[in-house]
Amino acid sequence: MAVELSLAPRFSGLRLACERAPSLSSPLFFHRACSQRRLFSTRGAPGGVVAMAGTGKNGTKDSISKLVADLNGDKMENDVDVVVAPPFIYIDQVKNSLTDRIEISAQNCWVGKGGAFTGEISAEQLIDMGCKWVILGHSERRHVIGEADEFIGKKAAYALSQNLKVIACIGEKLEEREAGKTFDVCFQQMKAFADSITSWENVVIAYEPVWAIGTRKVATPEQAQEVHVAVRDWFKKNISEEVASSTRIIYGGSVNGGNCSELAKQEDIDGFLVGGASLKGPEFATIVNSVTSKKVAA
Ligand SMILES: O=C(CO)COP(=O)(O)O
Repeated sequence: MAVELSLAPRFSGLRLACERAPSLSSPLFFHRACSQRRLFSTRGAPGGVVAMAGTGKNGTKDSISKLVADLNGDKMENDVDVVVAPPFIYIDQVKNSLTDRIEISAQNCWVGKGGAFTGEISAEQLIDMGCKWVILGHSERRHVIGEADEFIGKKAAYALSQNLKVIACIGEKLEEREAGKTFDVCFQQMKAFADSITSWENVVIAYEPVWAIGTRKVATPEQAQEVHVAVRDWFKKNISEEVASSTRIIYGGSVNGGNCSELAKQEDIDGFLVGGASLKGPEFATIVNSVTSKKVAA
């Protein structure tokens, strides 16, 4: 399952592909040793992270079995963290069949301790099911479901308090980019996370311009790098130099096997959150390994 979690519900499947399926989204981070800064930095765990989310309405037990079988057979370089994010209802199936080399994420969770919140899934329950990660603030949660910045920040803080690692999503809509508000929007979303989060050690930032998600309109490497640098500068000014250099910032939005290498060459792109391409069999592994290849070549 590589999960492409497409974050949202779109498909159900895990892994890569779906037309961005629903949900597995993938972050892929790599730590690229290609630059000295990365080589010597302590950025995150070893390597990049690729996460996929997939799921929702498109997935079935059968399609997920196939994705998991593919993922189990894929050859992925060891220095890349790979995470798949199936829909809640398939987490147990994935956990019981997926190789331990790939970790499991949920696509969302409740904002606080479990209780009488019908239909919600708590961080404690995710831990109980073997999840190590949760994706929070995906654009579909923000703009389709209507979750507010502050609410998402509180979710992140609570998930971290329960020892879940958080893939914290930010990103501007097309009209916001066209109005020259990209940085304002991203910084406001960052501030909302910072207002609740006290330790960034287990946080990965996923920059996903809304206009690039599931549209096949990928941001250019320069557009993505520009925002990643700005977010790192924001960390320097508002949190610390150490958090700025150690936090992995991954890119999401129409990443595929053909564009991942150029994106990965950018200094501040530490991995990817992959939707549709994570459901296309070997393409997900190609995305993971293209990063590593680049690193080795460098
Ligand atoms: O956010 C994403 C998945 O949830 C990205 O999806 P795509 O890679 O299909 O654009």
